[in-house]
Amino acid sequence: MQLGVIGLGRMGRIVVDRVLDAGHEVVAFDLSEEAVAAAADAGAEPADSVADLADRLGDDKRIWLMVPAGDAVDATLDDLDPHLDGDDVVVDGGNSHFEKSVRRAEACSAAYLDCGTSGGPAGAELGFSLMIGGPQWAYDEMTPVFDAVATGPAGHDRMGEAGSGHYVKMVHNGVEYALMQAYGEGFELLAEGRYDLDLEAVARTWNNGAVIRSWLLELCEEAFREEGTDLGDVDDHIAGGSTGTWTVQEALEQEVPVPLIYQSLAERFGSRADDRFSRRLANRLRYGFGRHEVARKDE
Ligand SMILES: NC(=O)C1=CN([C@@H]2O[C@H](COP(=O)(O)OP(=O)(O)OC[C@H]3O[C@@H](n4cnc5c(N)ncnc54)[C@H](OP(=O)(O)O)[C@@H]3O)[C@@H](O)[C@H]2O)C=CC1
Ligand SMILES: O=C(CO)[C@H](O)[C@H](O)COP(=O)(O)O
Repeated sequence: MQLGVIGLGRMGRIVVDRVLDAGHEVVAFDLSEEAVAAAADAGAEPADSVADLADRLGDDKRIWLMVPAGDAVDATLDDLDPHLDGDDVVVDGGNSHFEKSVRRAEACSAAYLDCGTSGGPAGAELGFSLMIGGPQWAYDEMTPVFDAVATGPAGHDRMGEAGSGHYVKMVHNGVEYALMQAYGEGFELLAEGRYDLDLEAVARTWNNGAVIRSWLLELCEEAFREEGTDLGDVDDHIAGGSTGTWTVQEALEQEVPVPLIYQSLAERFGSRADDRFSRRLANRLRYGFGRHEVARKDE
């Protein structure tokens, strides 16, 4: 099969390499000329624009977008659409909001697959987990590519109609937030608690047979090994948050309680301010109702 890949960053480049390794052909485009040149070195055919990529693909185009979610997806689709027809297939492998994917699927001249991608840059060797929404025929048509990009045939599946792939990935990310929070709280108690523990040794022991073993726990072990058991100079500021916010918004709309996911999202937002107004007010209110001493900033 011949696949066009647009967006050759951390994730798109892995798509290129795994599809080439599986014996398919790749035509590659990115705004970055260096990224295109590097993909060409790896064996892809370089394109110098979205239109050029479309021309090089001929009929029955198969195209994978791996650009940042949001405006870049719409800009790419605007450039692509004049070159597409109903026999073509476009996959959006990024973290797009599922409702945008539904709208894009309706507007796109090609069959549109929304594909949640999990595994991160480590997927270069292992392959990804792919959660796909959209027409069955397009999913079947793209199966050789999904087999190559995923861990194998068991690493991808069609979740359902348009939007369902990105919906499942959104919830996946909510679970990811809550799991990180749970590991974080457990290790914080161990770090602050009554025994002098080597947290890397704890994580390694848990990773070997414990009920709570997981890839995230392996990454905890790696973090303690590389940064030190006190995490060295790693800051307590957590970036990101959009997919977790969407998960909580959807849970509110569906009236499904997700307190753990919400709490981990709130913890993330809270990490961005070191001078919390709510804590300062609580400090002052204790004086108001109990004449408790107010801690002042210059003390
Ligand atoms: N990193 C991760 O662990 C995961 C990421 N994702 C999702 O995958 C998608 C890609 O992420 P990632 O690879 O990490 O991002 P990167 O920023 O590493 O790569 C994105 C690439 O797309 C290029 N690009 C941006 N706009 C356009 C455009 N209009 N046309 C062509 N190329 C463009 C960028 O070029 P330039 O740098 O020059 O702007 C960059 O090379 C995102 O939606 C992300 O949320 C999903 C799962 C895991
Ligand atoms: O999808 C992912 C992992 O599964 C990406 O790494 C994503 O960026 C994580 O979300 P956030 O940026 O909110 O931490």
